[in-house]
Amino acid sequence: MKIVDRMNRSLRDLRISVMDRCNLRCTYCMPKEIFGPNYTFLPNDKLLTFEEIERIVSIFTSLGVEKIRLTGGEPLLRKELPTLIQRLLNISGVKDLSLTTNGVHLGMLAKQLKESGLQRINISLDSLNPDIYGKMNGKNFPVSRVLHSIEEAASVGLKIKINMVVQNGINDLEIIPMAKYCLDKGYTLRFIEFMDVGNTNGWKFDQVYPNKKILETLQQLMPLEPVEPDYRGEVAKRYRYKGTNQEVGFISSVTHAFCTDCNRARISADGKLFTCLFASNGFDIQSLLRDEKLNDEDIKSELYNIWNNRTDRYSEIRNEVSKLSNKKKIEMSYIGG
Ligand SMILES: Nc1nc2c(ncn2[C@@H]2O[C@H](COP(=O)(O)OP(=O)(O)OP(=O)(O)O)[C@@H](O)[C@H]2O)c(=O)[nH]1
Ligand SMILES: C[S@@+](CC[C@H](N)C(=O)[O-])C[C@H]1O[C@@H](n2cnc3c(N)ncnc32)[C@H](O)[C@@H]1O
Ligand code: SF4
Ligand code: SF4
Repeated sequence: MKIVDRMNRSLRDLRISVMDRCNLRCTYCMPKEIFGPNYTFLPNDKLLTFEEIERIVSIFTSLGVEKIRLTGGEPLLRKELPTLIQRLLNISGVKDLSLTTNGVHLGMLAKQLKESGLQRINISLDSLNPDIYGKMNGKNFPVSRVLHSIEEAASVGLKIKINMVVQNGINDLEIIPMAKYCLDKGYTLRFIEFMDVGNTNGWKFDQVYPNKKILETLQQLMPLEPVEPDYRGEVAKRYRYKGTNQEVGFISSVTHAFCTDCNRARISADGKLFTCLFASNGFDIQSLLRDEKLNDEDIKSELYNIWNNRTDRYSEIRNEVSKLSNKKKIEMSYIGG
């Protein structure tokens, strides 16, 4: 069954946050001044159980979802994650399952993840330079540990994409070194524009490094040609280095909004459903799951109505809404990006 929202966008992707905690403190996501020792994270009994996640995925696939992404906080902090992956891959209707991670614990988990059936993984890496990495991602772990993890993941056969958030004046000089590194290793690199997600990262437009500029710079390094999207709603605009199979992608949610094709629903670690990354309120699905009077069909019909009434298009109307609204947005670490 396929469903569409009020703007004729079908529901295709489901992003599930399995944990709101993280072992890094990236300044653009969880600034340490806010996410310090006194910050209250979800208690364990509020986290969706594996059974609940499995049930959600199975209901969502009956509404047309094909692609699942596990995220966080840091998803690799969730105990037994490979078991969850194995269970989700057994659900018919799940055509693609991936994971977005900061890579810190990936070195020790890569083999288990691959054995669970995972084929590909997206790793966030903003710089190869230890000082810049420390400045952007905090000093809890050195960048060398993430680089080692990436090697490990590649060696067990996981297909790798690297996500780099670029901030003007902070890591823009890392664009070329990162492009060369990924080209050399055979990883797909995606550039993400710094976004005004959450309430704590002090976002200003002049800190955004426009992807168009990066594309122009890379074209000088090596000619690129556009790649046709695999499906409507792909977030990254993809290019290929001419004469190779090597791709590079651009996620330009600030300078080139892609809401018109947005087919993603998001579930937080405590089971709230959000229909936009910039939403203020979610729908409490966990309560529905924990209500013994409700069966899967009842929950499916709730989800149907939520998606059917959806009108979100924040990135397209950012300038109007961000000035008018004083509502708090959800935090990126809670919803998972
Ligand atoms: N504004 C906005 N940004 C998004 C959306 N979806 C993804 N992004 C951004 O793109 C980043 C990268 O997404 P990933 O977690 O790698 O997932 P993906 O791009 O769907 O991954 P692939 O399936 O590998 O293409 C996210 O962390 C967000 O910063 C969206 O719907 N809206
Ligand atoms: C919230 S993290 C969760 C998964 C995992 N901890 C990680 O970093 O990959 C998911 C993605 O969101 C991106 N992200 C976080 N804050 C962002 C911001 N303000 N602008 C753009 N991307 C952001 C991160 O770079 C990361 O690729
Ligand atoms: S971007 Fe990922 S790694 Fe960085 S603080 Fe946010 S959740 Fe943690
Ligand atoms: S801003 Fe909201 S509606 Fe637009 S693409 Fe992102 S998640 Fe989708």
